Amino acid sequence: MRTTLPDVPAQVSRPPGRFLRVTAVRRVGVLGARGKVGAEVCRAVESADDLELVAALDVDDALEQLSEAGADAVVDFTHPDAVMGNLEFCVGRGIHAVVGTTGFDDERLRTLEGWLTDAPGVGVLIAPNFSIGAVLMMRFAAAAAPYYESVEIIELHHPTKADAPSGTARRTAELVAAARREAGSGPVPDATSTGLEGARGAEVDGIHVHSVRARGLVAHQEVVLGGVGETLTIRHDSMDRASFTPGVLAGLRAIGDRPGLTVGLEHVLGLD
Ligand SMILES: NC(=O)C1=CN([C@@H]2O[C@H](COP(=O)(O)OP(=O)(O)OC[C@H]3O[C@@H](n4cnc5c(N)ncnc54)[C@H](OP(=O)(O)O)[C@@H]3O)[C@@H](O)[C@H]2O)C=CC1
Ligand SMILES: O=C(O)C1=N[C@H](C(=O)O)C[C@H](O)C1
Repeated sequence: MRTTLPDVPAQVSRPPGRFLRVTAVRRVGVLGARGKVGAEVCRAVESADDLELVAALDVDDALEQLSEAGADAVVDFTHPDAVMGNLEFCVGRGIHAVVGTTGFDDERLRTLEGWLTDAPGVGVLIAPNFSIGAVLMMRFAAAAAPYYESVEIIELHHPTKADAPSGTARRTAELVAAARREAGSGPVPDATSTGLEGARGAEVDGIHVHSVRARGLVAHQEVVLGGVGETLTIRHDSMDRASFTPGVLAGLRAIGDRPGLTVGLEHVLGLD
């Protein structure tokens, strides 16, 4: 399948050497290859004319297979408990990484930046959501945030999801909170003084986030903004995990030219 997202030309061949810059990613390894998203990514890489799937690894497979297969880059859709070990291995061996796995906080990002400092030329892209609609939803929410007194986030996912709230909801809350701070907005109004624990959801940067888990759902999010006499709801739905693959392929095509750490697909799509 060809992506409609911007392609980065693949034109420079790989020089020898551990940390010499690879400007064109061709040989791709997938971690979490038997998972729901990983399997979809394997299919997308195999269908792309300019990419080659050289390793499809899952839990208990040796990461050394990535080096043996000569992977230029990996795609990681595994588990928050596994992703840091995977990245330490890849960065240490000069393998770029495009990461969808969630669970990144400031401490993890700082650790990763430390590893990347010792591996100049290696690029890691972490995106809480690889679907174009979700990236736009986050951007629209941040743009709307200064105009509304209230804002809350409701994320809805399949019941096999390990983390709550979702990485996308966390990131949206951070972006919305930053936009409100910049605009000089005060805290969101909330008179709740009594209630059951959890009834008002989790708080991320002062923004309430509610997590729904139900069979039949894939990945969905609403940002509800409220002002005097009106509300604005921005909603995104991923009905199929194929929605993530064009963004992953765009990340693979860009990562060779983005040494260091990039957080967010918007930077690859030129939406920053
Ligand atoms: N950024 C984005 O756009 C998106 C991000 N995600 C995130 O991606 C991650 C995976 O999601 P999803 O595909 O739904 O989850 P799945 O559980 O379906 O897939 C994860 C796969 O990774 C395997 N795995 C676990 N540990 C390792 C390891 N150390 N090395 C290799 N493989 C491993 C699992 O094996 P086993 O089942 O045996 O443990 C499983 O096959 C989650 O963090 C999710 O939030 C999901 C969708 C989109
Ligand atoms: O686990 C999932 O399914 C998803 N995880 C990501 C997240 O936590 O935001 C992206 C998307 O919501 C699907």
